[in-house]
Amino acid sequence: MKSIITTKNVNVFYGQTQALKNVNLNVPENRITALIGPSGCGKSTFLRCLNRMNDTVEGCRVTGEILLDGVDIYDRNIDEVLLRARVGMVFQKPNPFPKSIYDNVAYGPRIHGLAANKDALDEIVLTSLEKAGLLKEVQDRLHSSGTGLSGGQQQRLCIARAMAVQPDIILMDEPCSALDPIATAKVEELLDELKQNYSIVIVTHSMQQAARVSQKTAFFHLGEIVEIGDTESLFTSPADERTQGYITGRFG
Ligand SMILES: Nc1ncnc2c1ncn2[C@@H]1O[C@H](COP(=O)(O)OP(=O)(O)OP(=O)(O)O)[C@@H](O)[C@H]1O
Repeated sequence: MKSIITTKNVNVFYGQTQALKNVNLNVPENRITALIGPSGCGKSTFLRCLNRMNDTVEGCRVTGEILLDGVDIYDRNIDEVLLRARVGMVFQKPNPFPKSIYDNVAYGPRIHGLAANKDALDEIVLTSLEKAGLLKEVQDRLHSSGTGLSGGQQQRLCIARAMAVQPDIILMDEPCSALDPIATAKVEELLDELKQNYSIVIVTHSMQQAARVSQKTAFFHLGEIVEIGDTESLFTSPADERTQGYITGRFG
């Protein structure tokens, strides 16, 4: 299976404190990779390495190599804005801009000049909302504020916004933790469809969610990857006793 991202010996430091140690992970293309592990083990830190969001965190230093389609994303010739369009991100708390539903989705295509005219922009906005499973619910109020939607709708709006700039990869940091079970189920259904066209990396505290949605799982503990495997075997027959302890709820 082709890897879209390969990380080699990634270390991350916040000042003097090391948050990640020698993380090696291949992210498979058109699959969902789940990152699990106890609070503070470095999952979000690792996710933020993959689109250089850690560059915006003061005192944070990343070493090692992160290759996107074979190209080192920390190379100084890399344009971070383009990188973040290619590697999109959806956060824990839905964070639509205080703008209309339409403008939320049109924002990225506008700044990246992806649409030649208004019709082309309309097409991108409608297709992205459709792919995010939100179009039917919002098509008669595209010009109302995105912040007026329910939490689950807002999160799907954020997914539509990420997709509008045609990313290859979408990073999701606990995208359902602020959602109720019905909205969560909708996002999970959506993830299953999205993996046909996107490679997704998701941080989740819910082992059930990791088991339901992902094909590959990495278990982090104290800044290291303890175990990586296909999701089913990691959950049914973990090789490391720390993984076993975590998935059976003995710690975490
Ligand atoms: N901006 C920061 N400055 C200093 N230390 C940080 C910063 N962000 C994270 N850390 C530290 O790095 C370590 C890893 O944190 P991180 O948020 O990546 O863990 P996590 O596994 O995502 O946790 P959680 O599941 O609770 O979100 C923790 O010890 C945390 O305190």
